[in-house]
Amino acid sequence: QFPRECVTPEGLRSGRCCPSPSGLNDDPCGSSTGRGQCVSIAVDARPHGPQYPHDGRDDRERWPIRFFNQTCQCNGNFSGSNCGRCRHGWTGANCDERVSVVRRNVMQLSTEEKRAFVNALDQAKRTVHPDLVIATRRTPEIFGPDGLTPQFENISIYNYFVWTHYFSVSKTFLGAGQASFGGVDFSHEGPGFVTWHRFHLLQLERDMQDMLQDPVICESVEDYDTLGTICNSTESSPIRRNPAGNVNRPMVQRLPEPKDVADCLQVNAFDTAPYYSTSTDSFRNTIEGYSAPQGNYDPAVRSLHNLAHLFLNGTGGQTHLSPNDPIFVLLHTFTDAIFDEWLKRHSPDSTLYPEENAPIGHNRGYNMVPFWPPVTNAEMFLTAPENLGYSYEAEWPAQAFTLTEIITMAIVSALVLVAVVFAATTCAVRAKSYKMEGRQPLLGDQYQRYDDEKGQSVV
Ligand SMILES: O=C1C=c2cc(C(=O)O)[nH]c2=CC1=O
Repeated sequence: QFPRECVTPEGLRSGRCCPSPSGLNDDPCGSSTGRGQCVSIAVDARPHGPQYPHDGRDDRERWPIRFFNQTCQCNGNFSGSNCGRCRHGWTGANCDERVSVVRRNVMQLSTEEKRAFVNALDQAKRTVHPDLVIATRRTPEIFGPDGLTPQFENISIYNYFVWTHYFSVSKTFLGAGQASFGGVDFSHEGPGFVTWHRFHLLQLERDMQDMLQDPVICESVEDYDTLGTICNSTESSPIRRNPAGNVNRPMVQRLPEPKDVADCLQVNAFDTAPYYSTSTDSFRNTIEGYSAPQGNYDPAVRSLHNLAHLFLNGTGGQTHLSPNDPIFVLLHTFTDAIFDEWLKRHSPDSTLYPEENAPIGHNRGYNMVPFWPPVTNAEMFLTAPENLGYSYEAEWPAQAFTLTEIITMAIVSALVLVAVVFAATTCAVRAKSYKMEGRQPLLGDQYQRYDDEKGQSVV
């Protein structure tokens, strides 16, 4: 979550995290070459929804200023914690060349390509993240028992992917001996579900990829919740899967179907108040899977993304653990592809993403927890090919018409039919009256149309 060079006692005490690009000394944010500058972090102060009543008690509030209040602000297409890299979709020494990647359809990969994909994930599982480290204590204990030793750890690239998900969903610790508060989730049950998971994948994609049949991290959730500790990078048991095997919930013994995807793409509103897992007629709550695929909220329903998680019935079905199962990458890549198709079809203005009163972490201008450097939900609410440099190799069901469109078309067709019948009747009556008056109509039956002569069809 934070660059290794920032988590020194001095860095933490100053609240400043403005490293120099690699290879440069004492050049915070590459300012000498115009890449960026060190600035104070302005966090969005708009109110969050009522689901979280414990303001002041959680390090994730007003992210990331409990840890750092100064960061690099990069110019133009420069990006990264030290402005040493390019924004997504740009490359080159000056970050002024467009780059576009195609996320392949896994069903169309050759055997060698699938093997390469798994190997890349496996490598990510074993490779220490080159830049970022994770906090293993909350801020009151961040300097360790001796008050001098910052409590951060190295972590592998894939385990970082797991850990960020765990950190975003973990409960709020309210004190020893007190029940932790579970009604908080910085990455689910709100509009940020799609934007957060989009960035989560982008980060992994950038950092590299994952594991298979490897040990699980963040498993001791009861300990973290009761002791106020945080999952570290220690691995424990192997991943578990028992697809369709949840005998207690027959409803989750199946996977979502193509029609469910087609239906959810037709839900017009991005999100609806209260911007939560109870929202109805909300595309976000539908793709997340708390509503039926047509958009109507029903507490008994699990569909689309949630249904796929629950179908896995093991590691991949438990929110604090699920990215340990590498199928998470495929599930969420597909979810992101649906989100991107929805963005393409509905062309929403950024203002359709709620600015306030969404659950904590989910407002448009909030920084997504626990990413660094700070990145807002709004920055991910854009079509991927044009703004983020990737597109999907995907085929989508044809756009079916909505009920309103069908009714409109029926009314227009009926009006056209009435007009045609009326015009034909008027002509026939006039022709008859001409004949009766001994005159011939200008274009009577004896005249062939030009098209007819050429043997073409006549309308
Ligand atoms: O890992 C996850 C597991 C989930 C289970 C549900 C549910 O609807 O009960 N939702 C989930 C989201 C996850 O990300």
